[in-house]
Amino acid sequence: MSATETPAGVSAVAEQPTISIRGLSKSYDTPSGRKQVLEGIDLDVAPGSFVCIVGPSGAGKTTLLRCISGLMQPTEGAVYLEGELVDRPPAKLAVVFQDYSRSLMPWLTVISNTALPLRSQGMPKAERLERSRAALAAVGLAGNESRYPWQLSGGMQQRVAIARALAYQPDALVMDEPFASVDAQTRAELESLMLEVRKEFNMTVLFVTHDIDEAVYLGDEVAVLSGAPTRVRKLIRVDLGRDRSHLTTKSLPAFAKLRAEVLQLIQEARKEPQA
Ligand SMILES: Nc1ncnc2c1ncn2[C@@H]1O[C@H](COP(=O)(O)OP(=O)(O)OP(=O)(O)O)[C@@H](O)[C@H]1O
Repeated sequence: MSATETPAGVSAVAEQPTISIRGLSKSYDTPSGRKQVLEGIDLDVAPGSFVCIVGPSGAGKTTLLRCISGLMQPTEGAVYLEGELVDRPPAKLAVVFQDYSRSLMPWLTVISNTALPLRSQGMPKAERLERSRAALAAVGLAGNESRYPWQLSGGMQQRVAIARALAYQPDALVMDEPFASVDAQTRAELESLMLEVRKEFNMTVLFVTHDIDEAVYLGDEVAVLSGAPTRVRKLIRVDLGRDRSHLTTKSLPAFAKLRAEVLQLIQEARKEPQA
């Protein structure tokens, strides 16, 4: 198995990308002047692909995700979802955040939390319950429908957040360090779950993580960010196939090689002079 690379954040894909980021720059006005955080980011996420973003701490990953999900406007450049300009949170994009405890409504049962976005869409009750039950079963939570989030472990709560996104059937799923606050064993389980549901639902996923192993294990491509002002330093193709498992995939020499490459790029980025 060999890893091939593309020099910028743009894949050599003929079809229209699900998410397309073009020349995206973002600066903040601070008391000490204008602070340039992102500079000329180009990145494509092809339909059905899983792209992970890694970068040094404070590189601007959260800022980038806010721009992608329409929660913030870039200073320059644009984001397109299936060819349409993102200038507000798009209905066909779902976001799963790190902090599951704040993303679930404690007064709603698991199934009501899962069905909430469908309810807001005006979907008939029978259909939204059916979709939500199927999504909960896909994340291994069948039988937990009438429990409340506070009765579940952290890992189970994050599964509910994933089920809610699956039930919604978005065109793209954006995940912001979703497994950062669960223990290592649960994290490994959730990573495997993501690979399963991604296959089953043919999801297009953009996944931000601090964890290099996680990025290489999950991604079809890993976009490595530079230090601030942040650009896509390199987009690395991960040719490890779609059937992956923690034991076998992480033992492959190709995995170790990719991991070392990403680590080296991040270490170099940390040493770059900061703006
Ligand atoms: N509203 C804001 N006003 C001014 N500066 C901001 C604002 N939001 C973020 N920043 C600055 O922009 C830079 C990037 O922040 P951001 O949170 O996007 O990075 P990150 O890569 O997600 O960070 P981390 O690795 O800690 O998760 C930081 O230096 C931060 O202080």
